[in-house]
Amino acid sequence: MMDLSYEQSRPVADLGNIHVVSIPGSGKTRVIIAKVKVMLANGLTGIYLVTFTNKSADEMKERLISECGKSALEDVTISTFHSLMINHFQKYLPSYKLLTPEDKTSILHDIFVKHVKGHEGFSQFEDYVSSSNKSGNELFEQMNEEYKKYLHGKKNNTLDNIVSIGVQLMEKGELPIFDCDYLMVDEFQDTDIDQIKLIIIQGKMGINITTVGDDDQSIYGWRNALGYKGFKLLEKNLNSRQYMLSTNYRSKSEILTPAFTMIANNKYRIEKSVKCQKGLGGRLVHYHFPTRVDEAEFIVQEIQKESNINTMILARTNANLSYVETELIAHNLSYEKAGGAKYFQNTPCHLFLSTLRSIDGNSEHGTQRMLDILFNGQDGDRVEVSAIHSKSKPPSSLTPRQQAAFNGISNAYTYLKAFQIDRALDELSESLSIELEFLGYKFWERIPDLAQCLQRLPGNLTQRLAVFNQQTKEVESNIKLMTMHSSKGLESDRVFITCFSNKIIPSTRVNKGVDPTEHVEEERRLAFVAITRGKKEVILTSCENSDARKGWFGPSQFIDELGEIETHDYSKDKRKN
Ligand SMILES: Nc1ncnc2c1ncn2[C@@H]1O[C@H](COP(=O)(O)OP(=O)(O)OP(=O)(O)O)[C@@H](O)[C@H]1O
Repeated sequence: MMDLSYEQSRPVADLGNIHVVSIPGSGKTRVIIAKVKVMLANGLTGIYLVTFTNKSADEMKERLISECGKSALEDVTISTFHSLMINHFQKYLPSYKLLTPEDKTSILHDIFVKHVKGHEGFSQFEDYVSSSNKSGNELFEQMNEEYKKYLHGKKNNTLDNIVSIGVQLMEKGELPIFDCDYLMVDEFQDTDIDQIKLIIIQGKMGINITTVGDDDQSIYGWRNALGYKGFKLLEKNLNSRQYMLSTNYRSKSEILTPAFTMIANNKYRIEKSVKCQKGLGGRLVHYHFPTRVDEAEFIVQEIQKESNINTMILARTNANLSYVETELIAHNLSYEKAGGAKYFQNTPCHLFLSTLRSIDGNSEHGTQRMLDILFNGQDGDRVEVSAIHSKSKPPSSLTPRQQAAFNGISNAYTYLKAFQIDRALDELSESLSIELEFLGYKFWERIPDLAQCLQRLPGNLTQRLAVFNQQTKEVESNIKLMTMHSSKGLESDRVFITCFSNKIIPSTRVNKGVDPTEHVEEERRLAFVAITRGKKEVILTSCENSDARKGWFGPSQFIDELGEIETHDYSKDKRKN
């Protein structure tokens, strides 16, 4: 049996309806697994354990198998609300018409083809499907609207809202409640109104309910997670005993104390007492720089000083990580990127690199492909690679803009052959990005960043391109980059949080219909989640200015809310001038 503290052992031993409120790093998973183990040892069966993602369901299964053996899975079903409900429909209402994920993809593809100007066939639709950050983007919003209209028109139900339909049918008595005796819900703060209603119905009909969660870690408001409100709703509707897990086993108190000082600014939260098991000896520090480039350079220098420490680098959005990514690549340091493509992994950057590879390797294929895309190569008036090589005049069939691009590419070729790499990269980058922007490609603006990154690398073109070959492989590394959202549930000895700046966190983008105070509270919880990932060291970096569109940055307002912490202000440092 795993070691459990007294505090952890109480909810484990209580087999009634219970509601566990926890703090970060308090061993929630350990408690859940230990509880299931005790239940199985007492001969109890029919246990459903709900998690929020398939990934966490798999992790839970692994933990359970290692603690209780494979046979445990005969009595314990571990899955998401969504899959539970799909199975339930298949069992009790098999003829109910629901759209499958394949149906949805095909409908979306049709909408995409109809609405995207100058799109590049299925490859860009795949970009749409795989993009993890769709909300707020005009095209995605438009597609969503069209999709909703489609569903409404057809009166179809989709697998997306199966939980909501299931709840409605259960309420009307047209669908039985779940076939289990015990329902356990992990990450309860992430439940939305339908999922909470579902839990309440099961509870009222006699199923034993255990919920575990931390309202301070509710960061999915944009996916309708109710967080604190959900805790209150459950309390009102279900008679359950509440337990607190208030000992943190992860972080040093120099990290934990400021994090809780900051989160105490939230009005809508459950008050908690906090004990720090790891005691003193850690560090939470803030560095303020003139620009984002300085921030990135500092982070990479720190990593180079002590490269064997497990490190997470977090930011509010994937785009905020771009400077650090570029800097890591420029120093040939490999890193993992969780929950999103690497900064240069997109069609425009691939096209740029494959053109360079083709010129470097004296093959025509990559260059010809690029020319076909840029100049719309139909067999008849195709711009051939040989025309670029021989510095001929641009074909008269091209528009003036295309002719300028043709000349730029041709110059780039000449410079490369003369080993003037920097000039070649500038020429090619300009031509390609202008044309790809015109053709409506997403991420065209990353090409100049890629060119700059290549300019900073040492060696000849072959050696520089080899760095990118390495970077696009899936490598294992102790440096992990991800958004603050993706860091939930993880921990690391050292955590950098970059772009901890005003206007970035709290983000200036408030979702439609969200109250501004609630928005700041959610952003504060996000900062809280990110900071509490650190075991020994948390390093926050911010900058004074860099983005002309967004104007002045300065440190995030949350820095002051952390109380007295070590701060280094290099924002007036003139070394960059
Ligand atoms: N009783 C205990 N004694 C020693 N270490 C413990 C104990 N309980 C948990 N831990 C350790 O504390 C760390 C945090 O545990 P865990 O990740 O399960 O916390 P959590 O509550 O899920 O955190 P979070 O909500 O922040 O993701 C882990 O490294 C875990 O092994």
